[in-house]
Amino acid sequence: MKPSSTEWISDNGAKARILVVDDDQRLLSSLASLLNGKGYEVTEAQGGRNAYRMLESEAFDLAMVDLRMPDVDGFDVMERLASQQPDCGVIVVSGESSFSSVSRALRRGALDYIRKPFDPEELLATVNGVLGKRSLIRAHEHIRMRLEKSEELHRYIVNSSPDIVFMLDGDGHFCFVNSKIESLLGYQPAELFGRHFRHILDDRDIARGTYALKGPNISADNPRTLEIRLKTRGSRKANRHFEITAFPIDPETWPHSNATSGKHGGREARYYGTARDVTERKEAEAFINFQAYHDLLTRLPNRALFKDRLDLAITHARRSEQKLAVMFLDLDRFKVINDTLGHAMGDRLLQAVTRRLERCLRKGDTLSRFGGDEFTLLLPSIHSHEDARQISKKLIKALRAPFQLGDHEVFVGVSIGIAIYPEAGESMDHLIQNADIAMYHVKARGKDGYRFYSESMSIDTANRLNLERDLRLALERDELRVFYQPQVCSSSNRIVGLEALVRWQHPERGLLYPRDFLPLAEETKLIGKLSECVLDQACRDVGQWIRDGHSDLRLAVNLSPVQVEHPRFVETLMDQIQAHGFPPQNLEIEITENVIMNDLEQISQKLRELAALGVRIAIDDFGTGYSSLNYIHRLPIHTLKVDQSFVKAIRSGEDGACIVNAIVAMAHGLKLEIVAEGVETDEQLAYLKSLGCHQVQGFFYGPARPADVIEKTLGHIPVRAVAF
Ligand SMILES: Nc1nc2c(ncn2[C@@H]2O[C@@H]3COP(=O)(O)O[C@H]4[C@@H](O)[C@H](n5cnc6c(=O)[nH]c(N)nc65)O[C@@H]4COP(=O)(O)O[C@H]3[C@H]2O)c(=O)[nH]1
Repeated sequence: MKPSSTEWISDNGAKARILVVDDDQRLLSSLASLLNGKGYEVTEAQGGRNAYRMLESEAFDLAMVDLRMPDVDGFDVMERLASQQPDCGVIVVSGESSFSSVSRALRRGALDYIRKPFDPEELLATVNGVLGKRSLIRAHEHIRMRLEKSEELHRYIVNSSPDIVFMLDGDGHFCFVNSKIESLLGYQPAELFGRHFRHILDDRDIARGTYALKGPNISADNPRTLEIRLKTRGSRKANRHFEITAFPIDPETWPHSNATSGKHGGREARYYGTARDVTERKEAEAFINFQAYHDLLTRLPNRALFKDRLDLAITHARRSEQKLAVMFLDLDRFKVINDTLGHAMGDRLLQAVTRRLERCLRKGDTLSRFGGDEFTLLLPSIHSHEDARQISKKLIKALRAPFQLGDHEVFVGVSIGIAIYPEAGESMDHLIQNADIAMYHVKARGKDGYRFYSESMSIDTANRLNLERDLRLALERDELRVFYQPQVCSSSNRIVGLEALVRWQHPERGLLYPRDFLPLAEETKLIGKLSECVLDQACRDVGQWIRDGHSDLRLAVNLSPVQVEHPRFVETLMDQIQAHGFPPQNLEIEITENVIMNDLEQISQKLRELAALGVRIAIDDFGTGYSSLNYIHRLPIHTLKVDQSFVKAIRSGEDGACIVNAIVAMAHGLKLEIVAEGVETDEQLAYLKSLGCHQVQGFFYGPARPADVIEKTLGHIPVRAVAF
């Protein structure tokens, strides 16, 4: 093994191995003894050929070569040395002193030239000098290699760091960036040198990012750490999230700050930092966050996020004295579809419903899935009730078209309750609760529609419990009354029918109207019992009057959706009227269009059965629901009842009047009877007569009255002359 150069230097060449090549044995011996005497390890080679052999087996630090030798000359030996032992220094010791030989020897790599006969002192000084020089060169080479290795090691460490490592000058231009930036963001380090780091900041984070370096108190002990988005290069659109730690470079701890590499290495590095890719963590956090505040099926905000947004919107509305609307949406018929087609189809339906609803909304509105088939909608900053009304109509219309679920075409409707801030509540919970109450009223009136919350709908919980208890007692104590409102033939002024309208003679609160207790009866399922009571009483009263001679007298009764949807509806109704011996042909049941549309197949079947038994069927509030000609001519319907709102419009000459014209014309065309509701004035009556609508009902002929009062009016003509 070769001795290290440090050994040559420290030991002053003591262990250096010297090869002496000469054809003259005497000279060889004298040179060897001279050098041995100075502690060098000398190998003698007599002639060039011997020297070749020595070079095969040993390594030398220095060779002293004669030029002129008979077998192989000194130039060939030097050539062999250059190829086999390039580190070995060469001194020529020769009697040849021509210029050409000397220059040729030096060109072949000889470090010095000693002429024979040599002066021993001079020779030793030359050997020493050459070996020392060789030793220095080797030491230098060794250090250079170590530095290179160290540089390589550090470059490797910096470039294989999982983080981007960078240096910036005082203005924020890159002085250095490791190659990690290429794999993470697609930039070549070289293209960033000299560019401002703003160049790779996401536009949304430029202000925050540039401020970070300028912020106060940033120091090596107090580095600036911030999360920021960096742009990927070129077409790679998705930006990535990084956690950046940066601190100023202290010139005392690193005085070479201006010695950074690259084209712009002249810039003074003032900041050092790392950027760690935290995109995956951020995405995981975003997903967890999304999950916490969204419904994963529809991807809509969930109840928690909705409440949060509503809270903010209320604060804003309060400050700016604006209104806002909260809507509670409940899908009609969803349960039936879910139960019959399965949950997977139910899920698809909810997603499709969501898409349709979303298409009706503006950017600032919040639609949320509140649970099951319930949705809530926040409309911030509305101007009036009209805005909310328009949106509700749009939503209802949007869901009216059938949904295609695989091979199945299904229909859903939606019942919408609306609470307007501030009149329907000033707090988040009140608004949601009141929108829910309003929605219940829609359900109770046959679903698929909208209603605004009003105070009369609300009964606080304690009152509600009291009312429920009272209502149960009322049924037991027989406090329900049936009032009758005449349906009059306007050409003969004869009462042709009586609509039974329920009242509650409350022991403390006096006479209560259906709006005060019917919704509660629907919710608590007391409606069945209540309806039974009303029908019993009405059959008893009107049955008696029929038997007394008013044989054509028609009894019109309202039926709630809950009753009609009951599987044993037809049997229960028929049992009841038969129990009173009431003639079925004198009974007319009133149901709304929405009740029919809720389950067209089932309900039409029931209505056909009733019609076959002689019972008449009237569509109540006609014109406010589907008004679909499609079902009317397929069902056994006898009467259309024109809704009050259209009759009212006759007076004001609004569009409603045209609707009355259309309904009457349609009823005539389909040979249906028609009863106009809510007739209050001569003008309305005259107009309806002119259209050929002769059966009317309303305050013009009197409100609903107790049985004993009505009884006295029966048979009286003209009815109006009778004082109610
Ligand atoms: N402004 C005005 N109003 C008029 C006029 N003529 C009649 N009305 C009122 O309009 C309502 C007509 O009944 P409806 O549309 O079937 O609407 C009824 C009906 O849907 C329901 N209802 C009443 N009794 C019963 C019942 O026994 N069972 C069921 N299921 N529902 C009932 O409650 C609703 C409200 O009943 P009521 O408060 O009695 O209110 C009645 C009646 O008093 C008029 O000229 N002007």
